[in-house]
Amino acid sequence: MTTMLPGKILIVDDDMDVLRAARLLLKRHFEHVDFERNPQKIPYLVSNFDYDVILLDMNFTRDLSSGKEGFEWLDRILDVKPQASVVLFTAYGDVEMAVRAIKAGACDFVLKPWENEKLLATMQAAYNKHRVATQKEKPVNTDGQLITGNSAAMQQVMDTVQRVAATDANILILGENGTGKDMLARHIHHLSLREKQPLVGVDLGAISETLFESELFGHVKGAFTDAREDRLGRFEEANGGTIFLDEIGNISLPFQAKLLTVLQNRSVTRVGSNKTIPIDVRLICATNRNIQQMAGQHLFRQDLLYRINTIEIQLPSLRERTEDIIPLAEHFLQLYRDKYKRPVTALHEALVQQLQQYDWPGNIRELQHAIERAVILSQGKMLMPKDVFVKSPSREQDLDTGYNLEEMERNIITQAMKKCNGNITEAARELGLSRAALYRRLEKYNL
Ligand SMILES: Nc1ncnc2c1ncn2[C@@H]1O[C@H](COP(=O)(O)OP(=O)(O)OP(=O)(O)O)[C@@H](O)[C@H]1O
Repeated sequence: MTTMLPGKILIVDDDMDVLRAARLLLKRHFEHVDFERNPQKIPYLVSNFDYDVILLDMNFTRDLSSGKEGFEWLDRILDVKPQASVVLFTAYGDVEMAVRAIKAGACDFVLKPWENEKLLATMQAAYNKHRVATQKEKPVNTDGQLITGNSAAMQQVMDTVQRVAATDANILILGENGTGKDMLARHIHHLSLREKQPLVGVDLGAISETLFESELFGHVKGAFTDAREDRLGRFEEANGGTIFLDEIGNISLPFQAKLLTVLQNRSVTRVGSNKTIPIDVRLICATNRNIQQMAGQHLFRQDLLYRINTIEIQLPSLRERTEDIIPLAEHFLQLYRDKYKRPVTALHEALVQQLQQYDWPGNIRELQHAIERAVILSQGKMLMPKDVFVKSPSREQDLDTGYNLEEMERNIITQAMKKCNGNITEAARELGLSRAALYRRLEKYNL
């Protein structure tokens, strides 16, 4: 029986056959194995994903046999992550090069064509070395790590992100509830040149109309009854950094006009004041609504849409990226196993199938909560289908209520509220919605 290590491996090689073969082997022994053909992506990958071991080719196309490129990339990796465990991979290796590689900071060296046992033993040793070296620094809770997976849809999203993150372009992120819009906005901010400046998130769906202006643009003392002192608005708080306006599709037309004025003038005026304050913010917006359609129906201002969607990123639903379900589930398994100190280390094959067949209407949030609950309830080393509660995998059953989507949504929310005895936090978790999103629906359906 093989032991599965909870490690994260990156293989970088420009030969697709090598990548496939090495991944196939390593996937049987490490929980997460990524691969990349283009070495230019190394700095991005290494700074954003916490790899235990990087298996790096020494010769990319530019220079076929000296290993020079491998040494250059090794230096780049160690610049970004001095603790990284790098194993070098080459078809032209010799003892002298191996010694130089280790002197330059590599962990070890493997010759191509490789012997599976040797490659595996080297990778396991490198993994152990890295874990020991980083144990003290590693936080137990690695929440917040963005898992991209290997689906074409998500790769496309990440390619766009990589191209636009460092520009100041306004970005509109579209996607269903729980697809990771908020998380992606944070990721973009961290990759941007404003990273050291504030990132201010505002859930526009959760702000009442009366507080909208004061919350966003601030107010001065005495502007209204409760304004006992001057207050900075969210735009001013974000000055120099990024403002993330979530649920942008939920604001009324008059507030859309106010927001447009601020974006056009690049300045805000606090409520009760007539002094304009210049602001310099990068704008990221998100919505789960069909905003183009809303603009067509005059529910959303076309001129505001042009302002906010310089770059539009559509996040795929989880059912459109089924190949990412298991990497995400494994990530959450590891996260909650560490957090709750459970012995569980792997997903049972039958559970893998169940997770892949389910529709995930609440997307990643629903998957995350399903795995969290299951890890808490699990008893052995394997997470079993019985540990994971998902609603019926069959779509047909859901259609018994008829084809009216709103009616279906109303029924599901009513059931969840009943099941959770009216507890909003619990019901929102069950439904894979944020609390604010559930509140809006309760209001909409008068529940
Ligand atoms: N790529 C990802 N990797 C790991 N975790 C993720 C990823 N995307 C989302 N999550 C997790 O899923 C949950 C939902 O993500 P997030 O809040 O970003 O979604 P959202 O699309 O903004 O949701 P909503 O529309 O309901 O506000 C969060 O707990 C987040 O940590």
